[in-house]
Amino acid sequence: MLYHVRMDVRIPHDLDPDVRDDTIAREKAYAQELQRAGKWPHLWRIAGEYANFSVFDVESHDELHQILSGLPLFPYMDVQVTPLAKHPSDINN
Ligand SMILES: O=C(O)CC1=CCC(=O)O1
Repeated sequence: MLYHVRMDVRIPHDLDPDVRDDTIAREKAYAQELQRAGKWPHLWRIAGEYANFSVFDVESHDELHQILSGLPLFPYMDVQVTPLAKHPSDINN
């Protein structure tokens, strides 16, 4: 199952810089592990924003929720999820 996810990162300005840097480093490691596992096939920066568009390829809503809620930056994100269905005009489907 494919999901389009928009993540807007809103780290509080008064967060300890060491905590911020450690959280961002852990986020990167977590994201790259999921990319290598094929669960996170697209990760794009939205130009000009501290936000990304991602596509996740997972088995269920529950798996997606488990992955998203495990993001180290999850407490500092607004997350919008859009489930994707096949388009009848897509020649790849
Ligand atoms: O910077 C972001 O958009 C948040 C994020 C998601 C995966 C990652 O490494 O950073």
